[in-house]
Amino acid sequence: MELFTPTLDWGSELWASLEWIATTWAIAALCTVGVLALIGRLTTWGRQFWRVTGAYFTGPGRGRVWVRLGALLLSVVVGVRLSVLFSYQGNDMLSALQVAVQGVAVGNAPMRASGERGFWTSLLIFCVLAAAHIARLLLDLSLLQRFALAWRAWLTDRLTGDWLDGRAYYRSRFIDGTIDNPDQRIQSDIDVVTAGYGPLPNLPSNGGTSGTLLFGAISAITSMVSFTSILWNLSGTLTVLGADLPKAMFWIGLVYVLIATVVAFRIGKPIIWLAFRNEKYNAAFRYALVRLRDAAEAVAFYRGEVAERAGLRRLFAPVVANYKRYLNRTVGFNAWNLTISQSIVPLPYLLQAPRLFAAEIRLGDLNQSASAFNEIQSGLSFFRNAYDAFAGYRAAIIRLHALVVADEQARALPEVTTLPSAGDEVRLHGVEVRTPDARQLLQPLDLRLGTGDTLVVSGPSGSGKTTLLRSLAELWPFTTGTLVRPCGPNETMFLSQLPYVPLGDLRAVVTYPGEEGSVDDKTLRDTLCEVALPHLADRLDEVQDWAKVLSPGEQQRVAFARILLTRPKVVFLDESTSALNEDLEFRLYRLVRTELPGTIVVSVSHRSTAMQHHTQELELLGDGGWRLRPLKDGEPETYRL
Ligand SMILES: Nc1ncnc2c1ncn2[C@@H]1O[C@H](COP(=O)(O)OP(=O)(O)OP(=O)(O)O)[C@@H](O)[C@H]1O
Repeated sequence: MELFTPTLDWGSELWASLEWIATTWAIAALCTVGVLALIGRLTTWGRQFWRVTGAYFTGPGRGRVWVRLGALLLSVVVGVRLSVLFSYQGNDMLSALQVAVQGVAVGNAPMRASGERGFWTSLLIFCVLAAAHIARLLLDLSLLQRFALAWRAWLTDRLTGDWLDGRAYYRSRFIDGTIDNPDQRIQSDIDVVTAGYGPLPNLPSNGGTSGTLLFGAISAITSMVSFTSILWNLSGTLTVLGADLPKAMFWIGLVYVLIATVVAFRIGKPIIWLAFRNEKYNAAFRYALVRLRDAAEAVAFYRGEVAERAGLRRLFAPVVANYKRYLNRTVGFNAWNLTISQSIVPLPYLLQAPRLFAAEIRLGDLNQSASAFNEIQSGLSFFRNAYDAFAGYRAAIIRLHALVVADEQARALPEVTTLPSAGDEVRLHGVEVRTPDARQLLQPLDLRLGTGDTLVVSGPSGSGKTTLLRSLAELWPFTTGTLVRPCGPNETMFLSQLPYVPLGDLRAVVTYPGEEGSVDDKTLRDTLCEVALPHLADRLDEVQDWAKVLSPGEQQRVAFARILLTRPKVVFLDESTSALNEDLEFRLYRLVRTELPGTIVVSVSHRSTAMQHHTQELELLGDGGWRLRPLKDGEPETYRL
């Protein structure tokens, strides 16, 4: 009869564990960096990932990023060590109980006492381990979430900046292979990529490192390696049909799980594109809802509900169809994974029980075999279980990368060459404009406007007036020529027909594109009164959806208020008085002339009444032809027909 002896020397285990943690951390760090570098070079998605967010790990502030990553890796390694220690503690507890019960059964007092002592000691060890386990989990959660949040904030800033840079958000509509829903990519895909949880949005409740793809994989591998040696030591020889299979439990388990993983990968492969389409169709449906909300008034006037409903149904149908296929795949995938995980549960007992009955091992060994077996199998199955999370993750990287590429292509599109003018003048040299299908809208045009000059651009609908303004504003890529103009901040303003109304209070609306607070309230109030909006002067603090509250005519008056506040040297106006009556139009043009006498004004207008405010007319005649003439008698005309 043997007395109870613990599996580990618990008295010196702290130092042994610290040493193990330090060594394992160093090895894991080296291997992880190596593997990630290979993925970044050899796989498409790795290269895409690096292009989207590589700068976070190499740019300014990288020291902090790597320290945080190192801390997260440390947490993973400590987690694995704790579960190894738990498995030894569990072994001790059960074996101590076994010895104590055997001591009672055979009336052996020293044996009973050693078992009893072993049992209480193992419970005490459990308390220490449990406290360390809880502390680690909490720290892990907090560290990981803070890391993900900081990364998300950085990447959101980078991608919104990239999207706005060079007017890519506008010009990307002209590239080959346009992309859908950049808003969804920035708002949701960045969350997926930075949190590393797969397709779902990240929440603090998602947990710590163990659920993420990277650290989950590191944890799975480290724990498999650690428990493999335990299982190896506990495995015995199995005799099948007269042949001996040494370390049977280890080998059988390994082969079983490898086969299970290969099959799961085959079943799960389509989940990658099903997840991709799921996001895409949902985003398209959501966008249609947002458009309906934005155009609610126009739709309501038209009584367009039936058409809208049909349109929404048409967009929702692919969501349902794709989801059904996604669901069927997921059920098949889960069916396989669940069957595999359940059918393997009895295996370690089946293999080890005969050895227990033959007194080759103790009850605790049997139990530790099962738990080590379970750890290895769940480590290996991490990769197959995380397959759809990985699919969603990869889909998010693909979408973010497509956004970055689209932004770049949009910036590379041609545009009119813009040069700063020496004096306050505007000159056009050979400016030519075409439609995307190469139809000429404007044959090469040369033009000069000096301080205080005014030009009205007229012509039939569709002749290219707005497109000419788009070209001069460097928005339209199907154009050539040179524009010389004042290029300082806000020295040249372009105003579209309906001015943009930002979210926020009226102060922000009137001050736009200047920063809110850059103009004092008294000036704002006076300007509102000047542009015939005295009823708004006392509502500067009001936060409303002003685009819906202000009438088109009021919005156009706000646009004139912005001109008076910004005081540009040149202003291009596209039908900026189309919603105003002639009296108001007269008053506003007069105001601009008296307050900003030196400003060059170029207006696109259909109205004959607009002529009186301008000194020259550029008439677009269709098919690229144009006529430039002074509006004062006696001056020569220029033609290009
Ligand atoms: N994004 C686009 N893709 C293809 N064709 C376009 C695009 N934008 C404008 N066009 C075409 O270019 C031509 C000129 O359009 P533009 O809006 O400049 O005309 P306009 O003279 O301002 O008309 P209106 O007086 O009705 O406002 C039109 O035939 C229009 O269909």
